[in-house]
Amino acid sequence: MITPPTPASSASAPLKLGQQFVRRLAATMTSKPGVVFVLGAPGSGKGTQCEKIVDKFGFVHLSAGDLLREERNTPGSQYGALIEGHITAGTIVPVEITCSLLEKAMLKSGADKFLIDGFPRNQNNLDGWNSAMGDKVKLLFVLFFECPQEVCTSRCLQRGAAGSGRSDDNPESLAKRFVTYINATMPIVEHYRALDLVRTVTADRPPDEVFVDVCKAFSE
Ligand SMILES: Nc1ncnc2c1ncn2[C@@H]1O[C@H](COP(=O)(O)OP(=O)(O)OP(=O)(O)O)[C@@H](O)[C@H]1O
Ligand SMILES: Nc1ccn([C@H]2C[C@H](O)[C@@H](COP(=O)(O)O)O2)c(=O)n1
Ligand SMILES: [Mg+2]
Repeated sequence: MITPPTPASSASAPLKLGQQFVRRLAATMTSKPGVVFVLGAPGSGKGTQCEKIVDKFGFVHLSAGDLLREERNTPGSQYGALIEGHITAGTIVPVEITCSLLEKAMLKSGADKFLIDGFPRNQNNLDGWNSAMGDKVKLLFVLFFECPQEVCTSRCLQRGAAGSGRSDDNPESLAKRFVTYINATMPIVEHYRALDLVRTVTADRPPDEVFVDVCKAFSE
């Protein structure tokens, strides 16, 4: 939204005001959507916290996993079988598919700030995103949920037992998802840490306590 400048008070104000307005207008017209990547182990609470962030900070939440599951369930999708194969094997779908789903969802929402949950998950995700989207958005920071594997596994198994319907909430898929997380996703977190873009939140606590620190991360 374009915000008009506040009224001027000095004698030379008309010119300054005009310049100020043009600059602000130009900035608004050229400003890029802001993106926060949300990373953490399976079951660390990314989706749970994203819902709270949406309510409090007005971001649009896009979960890469949810978008892939939706695409898999779309009748006639040419990628359905491929996506399901990766989901049950705990491996990562090629970035062209995921990035295109994310970009479509971003455009459809018309919003200007996004939580991108569960992405980028490996080097292929990172490279593909940077080349397709790097110039179109501004990465604000990476929100990283730290949580022990046993806690995460138990949460996902409970989620499965409670009827999540997710084909990967079972011990075999979870073990594979963790291998991928440690070998492929953690290097991406480290990449962003080296750029000083990571804000880490301890997630092995009740959701509302986690959210207190999430709020701090958003006000840094
Ligand atoms: N802080 C918490 N304490 C206890 N249970 C939690 C907490 N946060 C989330 N949960 C529960 O753990 C399960 C996994 O949470 P959630 O779906 O938010 O994690 P996720 O990181 O998005 O997982 P995934 O990567 O598998 O999508 C859910 O059943 C959720 O209700
Ligand atoms: N960037 C991504 C995100 C997700 N997937 C696939 C593989 C994951 O195990 C699965 C579930 O994701 P989650 O809902 O746990 O975030 O979806 C992927 O291939 N690439
Ligand atoms: Mg999730």
